Amino acid sequence: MGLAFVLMSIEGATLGLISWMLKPLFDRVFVGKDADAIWWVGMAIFGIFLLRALTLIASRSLLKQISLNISTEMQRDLLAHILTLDGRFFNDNSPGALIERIQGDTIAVQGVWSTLITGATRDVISLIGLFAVAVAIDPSWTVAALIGIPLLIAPSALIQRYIRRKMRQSRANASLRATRLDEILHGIASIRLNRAETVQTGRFDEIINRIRRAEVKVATTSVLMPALTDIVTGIGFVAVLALGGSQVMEGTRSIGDFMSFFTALALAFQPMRRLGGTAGNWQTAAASLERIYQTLDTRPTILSGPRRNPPAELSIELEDVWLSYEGQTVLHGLNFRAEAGQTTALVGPSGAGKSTVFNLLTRMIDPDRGKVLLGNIPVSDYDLETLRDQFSTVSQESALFDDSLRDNILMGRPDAEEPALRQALEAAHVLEFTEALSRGLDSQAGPRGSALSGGQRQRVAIARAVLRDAPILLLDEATSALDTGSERLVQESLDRLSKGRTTLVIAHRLSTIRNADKIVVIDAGRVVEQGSHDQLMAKGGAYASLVAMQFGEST
Ligand SMILES: Nc1ncnc2c1ncn2[C@@H]1O[C@H](COP(=O)(O)OP(=O)(O)OP(=O)(O)O)[C@@H](O)[C@H]1O
Repeated sequence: MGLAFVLMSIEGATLGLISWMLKPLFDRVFVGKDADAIWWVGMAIFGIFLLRALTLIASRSLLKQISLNISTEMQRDLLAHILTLDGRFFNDNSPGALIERIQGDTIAVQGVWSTLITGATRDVISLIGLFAVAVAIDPSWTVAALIGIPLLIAPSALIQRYIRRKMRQSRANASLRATRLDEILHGIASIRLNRAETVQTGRFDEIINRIRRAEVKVATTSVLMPALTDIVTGIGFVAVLALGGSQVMEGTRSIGDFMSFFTALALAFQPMRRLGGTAGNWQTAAASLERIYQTLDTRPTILSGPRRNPPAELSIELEDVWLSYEGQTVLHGLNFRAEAGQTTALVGPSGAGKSTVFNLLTRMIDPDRGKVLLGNIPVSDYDLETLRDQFSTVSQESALFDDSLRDNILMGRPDAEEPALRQALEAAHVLEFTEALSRGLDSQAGPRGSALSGGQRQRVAIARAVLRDAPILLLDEATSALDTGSERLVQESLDRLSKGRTTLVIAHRLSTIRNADKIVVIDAGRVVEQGSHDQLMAKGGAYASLVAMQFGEST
């Protein structure tokens, strides 16, 4: 930046030098008829242009690099920061809006940044140089030239405020546009099957039209500043002509003085005009910068605790845990204990709060009230990485990435050796379908795992969890997408894996959990009963009726 600044200062100063050279050109060559002066004045002017060209090349390439480095770093820092934020942040900020922030806003800043720095710095230096030349020739002419400047102040403030407001609207709508696109493009099949194409394009159209209207207003308003600069410059020209013209005619000032001054004024015209436009550009960048800083200023509330060594016995316990989402209470004083090394099943109707328990354990979210204990120690006491290292999780959404199947599985433990990988593949019965693929385990999973069937995705996710080999196993409907035959095989592997590990299982198909050491029945955020399968069946309560219902279904 320092070097670029020096180079641009030199480039900017050359304009002043050129106008300065017009004085000897007129007074010595044209009026004084000094033939030798043609050469040295000519060579000096050429030298100044050459210097301008060289500094232009060096400073522009340097500044482009700087602005690209800045936007690259901003993008990386934003993503890294967003990855530290809480589950609740992602409730308020959709993936589309965050994509727009990381891409659109940083690129808006970068685009303006380069014009701002390259343009504004050079133009300010040019103006200082030209102003110095003008003052050196005649301070009173300079005052006359600047007579219209106060007219710019009030409109400039109003225009900038207006542009900032419109750009804020436009950027907010750009986020909505990205969100909408994200939803539409991920839901193409649903849109087609429900014949919702027209509705969806209509909703999209409404947003892009709002953006178009805001940006047209910004563009129209942005040119007001250069236009006002034109008027002010015109006033200056007339004032100088009136004052200086008469002095030259009286013979108190030379033609060279006047030409030099007038050239300085003419050369100042373009930089002033551009600087007028820069104010609007700055507001455009500021609207995006505001959003970027708002994100960077959002602090995670789920913070690491000090503890890095978990105890050997990892029991799980929830004590009077309350949790609400946007004022809606989801857990109403949940209480249960899952003994270390045993399998505990959570059952209950949809929306009862079972998956929420997993999110509390792994601290994707913190409770409003109550204690979540791991090995009798509050989860908030653990270092976050240590805590999350204790879990192998298969969740309802098996997030796969557009990498090879191998990389997707190794994500659980990147340093795993081949035998461990093979064991995981066998346990999850992944080889059954990868063997049929031409590139086997090196086949791509497709964006969000779209190249695989639901059941195949689930098996990859199970292999990932098995390979991770963490002390606690969290299985949320882990085998729900598998056919009955595969489910039985994978279930056997999972049963083997859970031996001696603290395991929490969520399953709607009750046959898969009947051997659990303990079954906890949750309904509407409360534990309604708990015990072994036999105990609960004997009790004839909620669990028994759930079983009866499923049994009825299956017969
Ligand atoms: N991110 C969220 N924002 C708002 N509400 C949420 C969010 N996540 C879950 N909920 C609400 O919390 C309640 C419990 O959800 P949870 O996913 O824990 O249910 P579940 O018992 O696992 O259901 P299922 O068996 O259908 O998976 C639901 O009523 C749901 O609407």
